[in-house]
Formats: sequence, C-alpha cells, structure tokens
Amino acid sequence: MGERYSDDSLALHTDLYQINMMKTYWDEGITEKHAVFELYFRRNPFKNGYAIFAGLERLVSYIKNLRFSKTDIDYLRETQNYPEAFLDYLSNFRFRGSIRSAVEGELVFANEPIVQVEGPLAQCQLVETALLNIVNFQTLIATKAARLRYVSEEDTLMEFGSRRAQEMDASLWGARAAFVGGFDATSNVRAGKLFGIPAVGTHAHSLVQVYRDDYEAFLAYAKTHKDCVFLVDTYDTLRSGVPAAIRVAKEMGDQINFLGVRIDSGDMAYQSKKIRQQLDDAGFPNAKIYASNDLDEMTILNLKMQGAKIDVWGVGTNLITAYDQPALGAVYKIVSIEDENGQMVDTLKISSNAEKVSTPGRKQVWRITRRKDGKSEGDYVALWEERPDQAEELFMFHPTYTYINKTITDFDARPILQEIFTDGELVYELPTIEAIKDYSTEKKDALWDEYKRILNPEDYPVDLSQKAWDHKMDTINQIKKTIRKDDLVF
Ligand SMILES: Nc1ncnc2c1ncn2[C@@H]1O[C@H](COP(=O)(O)OP(=O)(O)OP(=O)(O)O)[C@@H](O)[C@H]1O
Ligand SMILES: O=P(O)(O)OC[C@H]1O[C@H](OP(=O)(O)OP(=O)(O)O)[C@H](O)[C@@H]1O
Ligand SMILES: O=C(O)c1cccnc1
Repeated sequence: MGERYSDDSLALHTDLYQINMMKTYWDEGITEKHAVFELYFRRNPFKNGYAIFAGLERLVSYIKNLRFSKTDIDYLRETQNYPEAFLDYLSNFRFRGSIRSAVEGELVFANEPIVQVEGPLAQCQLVETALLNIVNFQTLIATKAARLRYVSEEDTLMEFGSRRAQEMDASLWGARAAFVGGFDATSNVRAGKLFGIPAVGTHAHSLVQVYRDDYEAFLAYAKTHKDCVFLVDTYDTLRSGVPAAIRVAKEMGDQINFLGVRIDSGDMAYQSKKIRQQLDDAGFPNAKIYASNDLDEMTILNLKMQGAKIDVWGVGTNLITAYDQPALGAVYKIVSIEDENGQMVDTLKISSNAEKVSTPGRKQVWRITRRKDGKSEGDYVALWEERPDQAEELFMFHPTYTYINKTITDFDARPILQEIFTDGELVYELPTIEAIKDYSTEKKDALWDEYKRILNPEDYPVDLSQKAWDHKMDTINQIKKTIRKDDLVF
C-alpha cells in the first residue's frame, strides 16, 4: 500500500458505487440537493437487550479529515472513466453537512436512528460505507464487552484479542470499544498509547519453555520486573507451577509485587479452588488468580456457578471477533430529500419484509424515564419537530402490535441524538475515554435488570410517535398509489 502511492487518505474507503452515484448526481447537477440519511440496526446483537454505541471518536476524525488526496484522484483517473471536471469536484471535496449522533457509551436499541447525516446529497452518500464500517464494528464489540462485564460483576476484565482480531485496525479499535463496554485494560500497547487505556500483561508459556523450568523462569522474571503474575500451567499447575510461584514470591519478598498467577488450560473451576487454597496456605491471600483460554460470557457464568475462585479474566478471541455474531448489520437509509421546488420530501424504502420498511422523515430518539426513580420506560422515536419533553403525558404504543400501549405521565424525555457537526464544523467536544466508560456504566445501572440479563432479555420498547407512525402509513399509501398494482409486493 504505502510503497505504491506516496500518500493515502480515507476518502476512497468507500464502495465504488457511492462515487458512481456521486457522479450521477454531479452530471445531473444535484450534488447539493439537501438530504437526510439515518443509520440504525434492526436487531440487537447477541440477542442482547440493548447495544452500547461506540465509534464516534473515529467517525469525527474521519469526517474532519475527509479529502481526496492527490494519489486518490490519480488512481480514479487511471481506473475509472471519470471526466476531469468531476475529478476536480472530488479534489475540492469537504464534508459540509451536519451530523447528529448518539454519544459513545450510550445504550441504543434496534430500529431507532443512532446517527443522522444531513447535508448536500453527494456528501451524505460518500460517507455511508465508512460510517457503517466504523459503527457496526465498534458497537458490536462494545456490546459484547458489556455482556462480559455483566457476568463478571466486579471482577477485573482484560482484553487479550490482538493476535486473533481481523487485522490490526480491529485489534486497536476493538480494544477501545471493549473498554467503552466495561473492560478494565488491554494487552495491546498501541491501544494503550493512542487511547489512554491501561495496557497490562503477564507472560507467555514461551518464557517458561526458554528456562525449561517454572522456578527458573519465574525467578528471572521477578528479578527484572516489579509487578509479577506468573503463568503456572506450562508443565503441571498444582505440583510445579503454583509451588514455584510461591517459592519465588517468598524469596523475593518486598522486591516484587506478587500480584498472582495465571491459568490458561484445564478445568479452571477445579484448579482455581486448589490454587486459592495453596496461595492462602502459603500466606498470600491477596494474590489473585487470573484465567484465560477461550473464555466468553457463557463460560465465565458457568465457572462462577461452579464456584471458581477466579479474580481476573483475560478474554481474547470470542470478544474481539464477536465470535457468536460477527456483524451488527446496521444500515444507512435516506429518509428525506429536497424536491424540484426546494421542498423536503420524506422517503422510505418498501420491502415485502415488514421489518425492512424504513421510517420516513428526520427523527429524534427520546429516552423516556420515570421522574421518580430514573428507570427506563422505553424509547420514543418522533419526527424532529416534535417535543415530547414538553408534553404532560405520552401515549406509547408498539409500532407493529399497536394494541400494546400505555399512557405515561411524570416522565423525563432525553434526546439521544446530539449535534456533532453543524454545516461541516465540529461542535462537539469529545469526552475522555474514562468519562465515556463511566457514562455507559451509569446508563446501564439505570436500566431494568429484565433488559440486562444475557439470556432471553425482555424486549425494550422502541415506539414510534403517533405522528411518525401516521406519516409512515401515509407515505406507504402514497407510494402504493404511484406504482402499478401488478408490481405490488406488500
Ligand atoms: N470448569 C469448567 N467449566 C466449563 N468450562 C471450562 C471449565 N474449565 C475450562 N473451561 C473452558 O473449556 C474450554 C477448554 O478448552 P480446551 O479443551 O481447548 O482447553 P485445554 O485442553 O484445557 O487447554 P489448551 O488450550 O492448552 O488445549 C475452554 O473454553 C475453557 O475456558
Ligand atoms: O483464548 P483467548 O480468549 O483468545 O485469549 C488469548 C489467548 O492467547 C494466549 O495464548 P494463545 O492462544 O496464543 O496460545 P495457547 O492457545 O497455546 O494458549 C493466552 O494464553 C490466551 O489463551
Ligand atoms: O498478558 C497476557 O497474559 C496475555 C496477553 C495476550 C494474550 N494472552 C495473554
């Protein structure tokens, strides 16, 4: 990559069809037509009761730096049949639109907009691929991390996935997303440096194999490091590894911080109980037991049920690759477009699959909570100009099964989409990574347990306002009238 071209940018990190559509808009003179797109997913990942939004920091950096470099233009000239005038247009490209988004760490749910992009049509079109790429991955990993945090309760969680991630970007941004979702640290040093996440580590089996002896290896490590966690399962955990760790800890005394031992194989419930006994008997009740080896939320839950004495969990592959659901499936749909008279016309995508019929119009998501205790009542997706926060009561109904409904009073309504860019200007101050994580923890705490359990959680209500619902029905009916009866699939 770097060798072939003298510069690079993320402007070409898009699907070719986006640039081809831009070319059509450019030829037709409609690149500047005002448009609104919304990004949402249709199902919560991992059958979880919620998702944790992540990706905004990278989205901001992508949008701020979005320019076609010289070699981007050269490449398009060489490979596509674009006229010079269109290439000139691309050379001068800057994102001048507005973006509203959920903030990182926010709890978000299926079928509500979590990012909204408004501005010149061609600009909104170009960014679709990168925005989906960023948000789909990071939100997925943050949600997986939140599930692991839920079962681990107060235990320490370390992210160990770099070696198994889908290439380097995924290790890096996955480590960050894991932290947002509730992990305490990562083994990836670069993620530590770039994002300010604590970078931590023990040692591998290779160290013990180099010395061909547990004791010699641990002693060598202890002489060269203050903080020590010894990996005790290379040869025989209970007969060699743990006794060697204890011997070194005793010999080195105050010269080291004997933090604990790590196990990475075998029956971790049985072993951890035995190890706890050995450490306690030797006078090290504060030494912790670390565990790793293909862990996920089900294994951790199971180990805890068996009374495993594990204090620190190292999770790699299953977290960083989102092993049980490798993609979130968020989509980016146009919801409104300027017509020939300069009026905004709301638009939807029809599908024979009712779930895939989008909701027209620019919308805001309002999180409705009970005033008396701050507990969640559900989300209320309303047309942008609606102000449920100023209403005395709210009628909330399921958008498909409308007989499921309730009228609520004495509530707070909080807008989820925040202004990030206004006409190309960044107007949002990115919080620190710790602030994001704390925010997320606070929001999870306010959610009912019924939505948080990792198996078969209750459905959190994501309702449409009456106006948004009526508008959707009217738009469907209008479209039905304009197409031939034979073509109808719904
Ligand atoms: N008591 C337990 N209950 C349920 N699952 C466990 C228990 N102990 C370990 N596990 C999990 O069982 C799996 C064991 O995997 P595997 O058989 O590959 O490991 P191993 O043979 O012990 O070690 P290695 O990785 O060296 O092959 C891992 O996912 C581990 O987390
Ligand atoms: O199991 P994960 O959740 O992905 O966690 C990371 C794993 O990476 C390391 O070993 P590695 O897998 O490289 O070697 P091993 O399988 O031989 O232990 C570590 O000991 C963990 O087992
Ligand atoms: O520090 C560790 O123990 C570690 C780091 C990466 C992968 N496995 C273990």
